[in-house]
Amino acid sequence: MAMHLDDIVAAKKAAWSGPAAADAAARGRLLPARPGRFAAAIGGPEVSVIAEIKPKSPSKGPLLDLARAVPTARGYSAAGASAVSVLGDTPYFGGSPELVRSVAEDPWVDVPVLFKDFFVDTRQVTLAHDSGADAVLVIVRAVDDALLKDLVQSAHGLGLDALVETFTQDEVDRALDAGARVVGINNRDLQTFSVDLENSARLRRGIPRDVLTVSESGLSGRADIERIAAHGFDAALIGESLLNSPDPAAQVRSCTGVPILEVAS
Ligand SMILES: O=C(O)c1ccccc1NCC(=O)[C@H](O)[C@H](O)COP(=O)(O)O
Repeated sequence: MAMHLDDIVAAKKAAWSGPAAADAAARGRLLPARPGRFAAAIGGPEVSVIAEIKPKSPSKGPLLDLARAVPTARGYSAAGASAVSVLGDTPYFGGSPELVRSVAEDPWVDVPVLFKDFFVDTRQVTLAHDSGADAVLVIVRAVDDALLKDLVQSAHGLGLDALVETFTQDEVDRALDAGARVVGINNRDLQTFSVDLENSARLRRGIPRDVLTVSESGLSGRADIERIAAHGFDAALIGESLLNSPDPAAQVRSCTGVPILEVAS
C-alpha cells in the first residue's frame, strides 16, 4: 500500500520520540562542514541539476539497486550535476544515513550532498551533519512554525544549508518567515502523488530574488528544465526520470547548461 506524507511523518515522529534515535546521531563527522557549499553550488547563472539517489519510492516502488548507488552518484557528479540528493530514510525510500555518508565521503563525488528525509526532530539535523551532508531538506507541511524555525536554525548553526520544501502559498510564506534562504517548490502533491509542473510557476512569483529557488519532482528532461528556467528557478531536483533512464549520467548531462531567464518579481 502506498504511504502518503501524513503516514510517513507519523512514523518518523514515533521513531524519533525516544532516546534510542539520539544514539544514532552520536557519531563523528569525518569531513569538516563547508558552510554555504550547497547554496553556492546551485546559485549560478544556469539551472543547476540536483540529481537524486532514491533506491525506491512509495509511489513507484524499486528504482535503484543499492549496489549502484555510489557509482550512479559518481556518474551524476562527472556529468555536471551541481549537487546530489541522497535519501536518508530506510523504510519508505530504501536509503540510510550510511548511504549518505558513503556518497558524501566518496572521493569521486565532487559536489555537495543533500540529506533527504522527513525532519521532525532537530537530532535528525545532527545526524545529517554527522553523515557528511552539506544540506538538509525540510518539508514545511510536516512541522509547525516553531519546529520549522528550529530545524532551519539548527542546520545553519551546524554549517548546513536548508532546502525548505513548500507546496502552497501559505507554506512559502511560512518558509520565508522561518528564515529560509533556499526554497523548494514541490510539483508532487504528497497526499495524492499527482504531479503538476504549473505549481512551480504559480508559487515562484511571490519569492524574492535573493532567495534561491528549486523546482522539485516530476521533471523529466531538458524541455522541463527550460520551462522552469523561464520562471527564474535556480535549480531542479530530479530523481525518478534519471533513475529510469538507461544512462542516468547522460540524462543529467542533457539537462545541464540551461540559462536562467530574468523574470520580473
Ligand atoms: O517520490 C515519491 O514518491 C514521494 C512520496 C512521498 C513523499 C515524498 C516523495 N518524494 C520525495 C521527493 O521530494 C522526490 O524524491 C524528489 O522531489 C524528486 O522527485 P522525482 O524526480 O519525481 O523523483
